[in-house]
Amino acid sequence: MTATLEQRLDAFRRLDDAKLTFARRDWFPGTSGNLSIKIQNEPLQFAVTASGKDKTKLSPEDYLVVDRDSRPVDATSLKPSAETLIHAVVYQKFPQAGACFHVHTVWNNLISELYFGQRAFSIQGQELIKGLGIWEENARITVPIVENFADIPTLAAAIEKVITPEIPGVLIRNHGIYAWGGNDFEAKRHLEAFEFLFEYHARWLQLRQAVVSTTTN
Ligand SMILES: CSCCC(=O)C(=O)COP(=O)(O)O
Ligand SMILES: [Zn+2]
Repeated sequence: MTATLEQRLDAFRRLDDAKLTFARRDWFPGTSGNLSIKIQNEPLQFAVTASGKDKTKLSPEDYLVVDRDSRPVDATSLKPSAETLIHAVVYQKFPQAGACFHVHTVWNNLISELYFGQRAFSIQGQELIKGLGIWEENARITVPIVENFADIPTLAAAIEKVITPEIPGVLIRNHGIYAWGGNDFEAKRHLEAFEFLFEYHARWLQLRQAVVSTTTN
């Protein structure tokens, strides 16, 4: 069975909302980033941003529907995001995932580089961890970080290996983050929580260094 027109239009409308919200935060510099919303599991079909578009704008040619192999379901001149395979990996590994969002920000790039040596970024005791759906006392989270392989099948395979149901996101070194959730509302909440935690941590390191410098000089 293939997605109905109504399902497609609903997914496209939701993608418009997410895209404009993230664009207002400058989360799509230089046409970077890609977004998807799942339409159905069996067979897998999801709406995804077309490749290379200016994601701060809306146009009638922003999205297309693809299958599990990242192939367009309909005849179209649009090219799916170059990173569509990563969305497909997320949906295939986690059939409960309903949306997957990817953005490049300075904060997620800094954290991905700073902690690449450990292949993970950990943080504990931050209220925004609850934004990831983790409510335990003094929770600690660990976000995996993978190398930024230029070959997308290699990158997707590396991501497939490290992602877990506990943490709805993965960092790619000096590239960006993929975050997902049961639907677009949840994926957005997760992405925002991750970005807050990355920015908080990077700023905290800077501030601590500044305080140490002034008290030792
Ligand atoms: C100009 S950013 C390089 C490609 C990238 O990382 C990205 O997120 C956007 O690629 P797409 O094909 O989805 O436009
Ligand atoms: Zn990217």
